[in-house]
Amino acid sequence: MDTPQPLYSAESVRELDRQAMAALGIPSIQLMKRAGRAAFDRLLARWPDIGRIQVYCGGGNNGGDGYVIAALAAQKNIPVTVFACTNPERLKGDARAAHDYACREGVRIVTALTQMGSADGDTLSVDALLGTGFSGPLRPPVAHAIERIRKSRGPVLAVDIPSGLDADTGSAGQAVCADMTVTFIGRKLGLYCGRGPALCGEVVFAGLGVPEPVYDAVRPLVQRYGSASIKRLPPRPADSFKNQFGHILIVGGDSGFGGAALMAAQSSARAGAGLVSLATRPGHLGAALTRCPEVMAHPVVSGQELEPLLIGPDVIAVGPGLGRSPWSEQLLARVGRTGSPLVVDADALNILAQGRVLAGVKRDDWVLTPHVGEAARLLGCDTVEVCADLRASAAAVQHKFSGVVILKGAGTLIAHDGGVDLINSGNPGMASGGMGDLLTGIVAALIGQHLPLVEAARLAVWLHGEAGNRAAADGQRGLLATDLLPWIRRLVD
Ligand SMILES: NC(=O)C1=CN([C@@H]2O[C@H](COP(=O)(O)OP(=O)(O)OC[C@H]3O[C@@H](n4cnc5c(N)ncnc54)[C@H](O)[C@@H]3O)[C@@H](O)[C@H]2O)[C@H](O)CC1
Ligand SMILES: [K+]
Repeated sequence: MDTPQPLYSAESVRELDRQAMAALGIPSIQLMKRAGRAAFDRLLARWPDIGRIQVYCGGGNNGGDGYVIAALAAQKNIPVTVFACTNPERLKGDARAAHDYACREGVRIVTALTQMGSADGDTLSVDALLGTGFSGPLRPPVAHAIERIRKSRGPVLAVDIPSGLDADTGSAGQAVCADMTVTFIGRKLGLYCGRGPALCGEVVFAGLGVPEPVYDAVRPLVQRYGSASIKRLPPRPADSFKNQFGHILIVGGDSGFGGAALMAAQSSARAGAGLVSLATRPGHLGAALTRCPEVMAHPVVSGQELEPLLIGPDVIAVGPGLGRSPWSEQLLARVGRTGSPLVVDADALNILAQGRVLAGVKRDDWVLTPHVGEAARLLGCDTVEVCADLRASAAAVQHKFSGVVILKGAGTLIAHDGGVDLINSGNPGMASGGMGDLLTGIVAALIGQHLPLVEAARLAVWLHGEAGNRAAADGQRGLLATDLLPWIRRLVD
């Protein structure tokens, strides 16, 4: 993925479908047959010895893809049964044509789930219930079919998108959980954010031969970045000296949370910062010096004591373990008055959300790094609303506070003046305390090494997730934030 991948809304993909058919000069049934063929070929490649296939077909063109898959399986003499959610007599257009094609190939089609037989380990379930036409609460019998697929003991292939997953937002209630999703023509944003990564399994893209110029005509929602498309730091010249690589100040670590600020400082150092200072509660100094003598730790009891420390640094990261005490608010208020680029995280975001400190401030030179809960507080809504449309929520925070916003999650969104980017990185083992502190330190260090804020955010998110993946090579559970530090150093070059 050496260039960013465009991610689309369902409506945009339908527009791509329309433009593709015009460009290719083919009828839609041909595009549907290409889709069915693409999915079937990936099915055979992944499960070459599958014993039986059960296809669950909805009443639209997603179901039509399913009928094509069933016909192709029958041609290969693979035992296949189709559950038709909609009475085939009521099918229209391409879906009806695909159904008739399956009938001609001798496919057994039933209209009651009880006729499907058991779904044991060597039975592949194909989810062709709902695609980009899904909307509103799930209605029976589709809901019942989804439940049955979820209970099957064999592998699951989702056609275009797992049924029940919202293509535009990645939100989902009850939904199919697939081992593989074969998606057509345009990658949908919902596959890569919110519940998408957990529900899709391996996402395989099939372009169906759509000519490249077709994609120029439709605007994507988001650009998805991978390691090859993210700008890296330049090599260091032989005559380098530390001041060239940024002096980072980490402000945080209220009583009981000293480790958070120290981990942010350590990750800044490991991400290549030239100098790292730490302003924290006096009680944390001994541990900081013992743990990381390279970090210049300073005791601060009040905003006044912090003031002189704000002069030298090139970048200030405020928030790790900051807490929400008067001490915390004093420090944030002082940091907010400096002219240095800022990284604002954790409780600094929560204080910002309360509106007493830095009320109404918008800055182009800060990076906010909320998780879903902090984003909800910043927007004055609840997390359900944020998760209902993560992209829109990230953009809303950026619109309210300006700068760059990193909305952390399984698919992390980066909102900036130029739009919204998405990076899939990391693993469930990273759902543990301190991981966010590391990211804050990395972002600060990369800004300190002269990357523009958006590029620093992209590289930091990727680096953080990849370090987590490497550190989790021998298991995800029990992964500790500090396990990532050596990997941050190895990967930052
Ligand atoms: N040329 C093309 O457009 C191609 C499309 N492909 C496939 O087609 C689907 C999109 O098909 P569409 O008919 O627009 O919608 P769906 O089949 O996804 O769904 C409509 C179907 O589902 C029912 N439905 C909708 N919401 C619900 C709900 N909440 N509960 C129950 N049932 C619901 C609705 O009543 C209809 O019956 C796309 O995803 C591709 O798979 C080809 O792959 C490429 C060419
Ligand atoms: K589907």
